[in-house]
Amino acid sequence: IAIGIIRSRPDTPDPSDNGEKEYDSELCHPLLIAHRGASGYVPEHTLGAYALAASMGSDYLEPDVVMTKDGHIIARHDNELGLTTNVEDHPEFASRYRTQMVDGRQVSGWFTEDFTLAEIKTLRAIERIPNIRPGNTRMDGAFDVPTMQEIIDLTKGLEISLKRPIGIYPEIKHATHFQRLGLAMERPLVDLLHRNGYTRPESLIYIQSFEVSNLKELKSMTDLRLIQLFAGNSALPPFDQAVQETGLTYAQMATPEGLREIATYAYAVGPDKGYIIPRNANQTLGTPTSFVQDAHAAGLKVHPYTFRSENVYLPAEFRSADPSQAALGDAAGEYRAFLATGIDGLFTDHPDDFANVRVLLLFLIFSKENSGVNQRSLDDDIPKINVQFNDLPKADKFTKLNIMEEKIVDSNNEDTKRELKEARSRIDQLEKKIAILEGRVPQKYPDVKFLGYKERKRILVTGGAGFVGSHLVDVLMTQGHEVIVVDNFFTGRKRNVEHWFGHRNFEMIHHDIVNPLYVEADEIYHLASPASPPHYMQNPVKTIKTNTLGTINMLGLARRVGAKILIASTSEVYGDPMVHPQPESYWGHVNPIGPRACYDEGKRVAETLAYSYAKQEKVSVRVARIFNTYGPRMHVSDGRVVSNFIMQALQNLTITVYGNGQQTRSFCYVSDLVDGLLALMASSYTLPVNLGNPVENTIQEFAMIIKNQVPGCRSMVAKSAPVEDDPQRRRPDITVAKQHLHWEPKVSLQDGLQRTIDYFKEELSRTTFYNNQTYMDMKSHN
Ligand SMILES: O=C(O)[C@H]1O[C@H](OP(=O)(O)OP(=O)(O)OC[C@H]2O[C@@H](n3ccc(=O)[nH]c3=O)[C@H](O)[C@@H]2O)[C@H](O)[C@@H](O)[C@@H]1O
Repeated sequence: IAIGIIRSRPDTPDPSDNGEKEYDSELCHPLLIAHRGASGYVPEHTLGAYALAASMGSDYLEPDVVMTKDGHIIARHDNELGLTTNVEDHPEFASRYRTQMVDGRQVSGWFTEDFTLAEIKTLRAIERIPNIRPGNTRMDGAFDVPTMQEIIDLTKGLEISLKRPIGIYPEIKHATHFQRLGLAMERPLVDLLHRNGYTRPESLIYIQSFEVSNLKELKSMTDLRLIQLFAGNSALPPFDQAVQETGLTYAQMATPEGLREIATYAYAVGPDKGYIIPRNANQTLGTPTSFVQDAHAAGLKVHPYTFRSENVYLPAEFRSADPSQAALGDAAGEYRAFLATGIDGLFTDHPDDFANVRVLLLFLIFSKENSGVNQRSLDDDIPKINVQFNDLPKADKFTKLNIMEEKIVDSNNEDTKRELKEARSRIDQLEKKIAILEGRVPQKYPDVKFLGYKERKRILVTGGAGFVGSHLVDVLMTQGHEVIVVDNFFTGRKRNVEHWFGHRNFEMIHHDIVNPLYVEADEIYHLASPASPPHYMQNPVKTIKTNTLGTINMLGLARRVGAKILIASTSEVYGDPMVHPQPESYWGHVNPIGPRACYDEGKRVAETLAYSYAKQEKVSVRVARIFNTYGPRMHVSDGRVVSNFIMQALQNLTITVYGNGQQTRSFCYVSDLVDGLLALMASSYTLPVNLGNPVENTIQEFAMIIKNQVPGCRSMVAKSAPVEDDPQRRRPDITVAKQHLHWEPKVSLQDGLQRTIDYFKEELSRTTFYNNQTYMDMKSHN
């Protein structure tokens, strides 16, 4: 194992350079490449993640790069923005949601190529894997999406403040995809790097790609070093090769002959770890292959990806006893196994863990050199040092280092003392950072009852991150059930359920139910659909698809797994009603081609589907016709009357009554509705049931009630244009619910409104960023 020492970068090129020198000689070896930054601790591909990675001792910072519509290079793991930004919270971008093929895969979401840089700069980065890294979600919204230029500027600044060289390791993502769009990234990236002074092979830059043709093309554009990546599935062809139908696969590229061919254009290879040490069927590490030797024989450096310290990613023998996927395991054990294969560097999400292992090895070498022990016994000692390292709780590892350091410093020369002092100060910084980061990890979940496996159900909630869904999820979780939330985040938000992230009974799936879903469940609450008129009217086709195709998918799932399913229908199936109050037996009065039809008729079809599946396929269905509901977690820009009026009243803005204000509604507090849904699912009553509060007010009265309940409110109440097809009267007849479910609402309008007003007050006091957005949204409704 070659371990190098940190040295300063030579100011002038070495005149004895014969063209075959070792690059990266000013860095510590094997190289520590911070995968997407210190992404184990901070949302990936943010300046925060890169800065932390550098201060943890990384040699290279790794941004994945994609293109914006207007040709700017930005850092994102994919061109899809929904997974790692809050784009779903931006209603102004809702219409850009689409489905397309990317590298041969169907992907739904928002794509960088549809956004200008200025638009992307209005988004905030969020954690990509919140269930594994719940602590990172506390930093959701703290950083924006950085450009490649900003990353270069940050790196150059960090080189000065940390007084050591730091490299950048960009990966060109979806090369062919962007080339086809006329947004090829190769030339602009090279130009950008050259402009910033990175021009020579020894510049601390590697350009990576999973594709082949673009690397060959890059070879003729630049002297910068290139690295060929290998996909985890070696049977696959690189995407450009698939398009060109050359038949070349990663497996062929990994043979000695394939590697020799790669050496004609690349300096290094970046294989998935499995090419070097494949895993056995039981997920333990298997026998190392000859990949590293073959690559070295071809003259290539080897930098495998991706090392992560959480149990879920580690080989089985290095997982900790804690059964949670997110628990940190024995990362040092895995590093040791790979270092022993002779790799030249590696990509990690947890740079501190690898830096610590590397520093320990360095100390060991110093101490062995001092006592004149040979290399062989050094190798024998490496397992020992890992045991020492891993037996200690994280904080104590540094105490251990200090003791070792003092021992060695006594017996070493001035240079070594200085280097050790530098290492010590880096470790001190690291300790402080870890303490801060550990403080961010939520320590406690809400109390959850323990249920035996016979009583415990596995319950799927579609739309579970939405306003009503998330309250239902809270109750099901506290009752002790296993809950799977499925949401496409069109109107739902991760924030509504983040307090459950990482809980062993909780699972979150980002999925659009318009596409089939294969999970196991005992019960399904099917709530997924936008419910606010401005939201469902914004994309009527999508609303109809969600309520028809989405409902078919969920009924099909219920049939396949034998689950009971509750369909969330609506008072809107009665349209603008001719019967008042509305009993379930009333067939309704709906305009099939009006602006509300996508929702009203969508829900009517959903009910028809439910009873068709019940009749033909014997699916056990429940149908709740939900009347106007309100409460905390409604989005500030939801657009429905309760959130609009309260937000207006809290900000002393004009309260906008649509039409003459004589139309009526009956408002039900969300906890009452959730009780009704649970009672309906548990009952044997299979026909539709109205769930709502029968206390009815005109909208004009309602405006005054809210104005009077917000202390010091100086808002005016003003009438504006009526809404097309607005139902004029609505009040549920809840005789059926009372008789069959023994349910009726308990929370008075005054109490419910007070809790909701308190919630919106809190929302308004959140960050400036949020307030601005709210303010603008509210204005656009006025
Ligand atoms: O809250 C709900 O649960 C229901 O909301 C909507 O139905 P709607 O009653 O039209 O909801 P709102 O947009 O909240 O409107 C209620 C009344 O207030 C009026 N309004 C709304 C917003 C506003 O700023 N000013 C205003 O006067 C509307 O014109 C309407 O007459 C949905 O269509 C239903 O599916 C859903 O069940």
